[in-house]
Amino acid sequence: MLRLQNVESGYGESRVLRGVNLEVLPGQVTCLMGRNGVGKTTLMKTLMGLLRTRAGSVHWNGRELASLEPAKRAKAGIGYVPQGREIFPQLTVKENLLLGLEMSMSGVRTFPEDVLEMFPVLASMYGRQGGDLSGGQQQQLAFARALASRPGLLLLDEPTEGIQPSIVEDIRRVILKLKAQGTISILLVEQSIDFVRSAADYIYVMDKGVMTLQGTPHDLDMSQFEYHLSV
Ligand SMILES: Nc1ncnc2c1ncn2[C@@H]1O[C@H](COP(=O)(O)OP(=O)(O)OP(=O)(O)O)[C@@H](O)[C@H]1O
Repeated sequence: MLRLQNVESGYGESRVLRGVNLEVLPGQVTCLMGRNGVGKTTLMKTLMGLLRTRAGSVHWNGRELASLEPAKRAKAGIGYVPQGREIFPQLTVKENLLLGLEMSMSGVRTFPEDVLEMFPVLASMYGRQGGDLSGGQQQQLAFARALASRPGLLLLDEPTEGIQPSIVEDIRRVILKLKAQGTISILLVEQSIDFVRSAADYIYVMDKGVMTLQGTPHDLDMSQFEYHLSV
């Protein structure tokens, strides 16, 4: 399980996260929502160690991660799909996927079939350059690459942003499949209330660097969301 307690982080002089508390339970999909600029990506980067944890603790399966560098967090089983995909456009789909295995704890060096089966479009474009794929296909590539390392915790930063509806549906299906398998915990930043309601076990809403609302989809009603997410 992941547990953040009173986490603070930011850029230079500016403090963005102001005492964040959050838990991600094993096998669950936990969604993080909030208006633009409230600190969701900052939280993901802090979790991954790309930004320093200035105060507080980040516990993952009983281990304190707050001072670990990003590569060690990946080895500890944390996978990250950043906003904007960040695949390698000059490398083929296959090469991009194999890079995910570099992070693998298992020592496996052939790409796992079950991950490829979740993204049939990638199997059909195996030899193509990453840069030739559509935005939605690149998103699936980044997702598959992260899954290849067999993470225990997957951080997904707005995987459906700017993606065509059919691929949003594909991504939703993969998340629901992973949830049904129950072997991975997911922290998902997502703006669509419908998407979150269909996928989340637990929801946090953030504002100005702190959590302002939290609960199961069952606990929270639409008017609360609208109040906290409206501009
Ligand atoms: N590299 C940076 N240097 C300085 N300030 C930054 C940097 N990146 C983000 N910020 C600031 O930190 C705050 C939080 O940004 P962050 O990207 O975490 O928000 P977000 O909730 O993910 O927003 P969005 O939904 O637009 O992605 C914002 O005020 C933003 O301007």
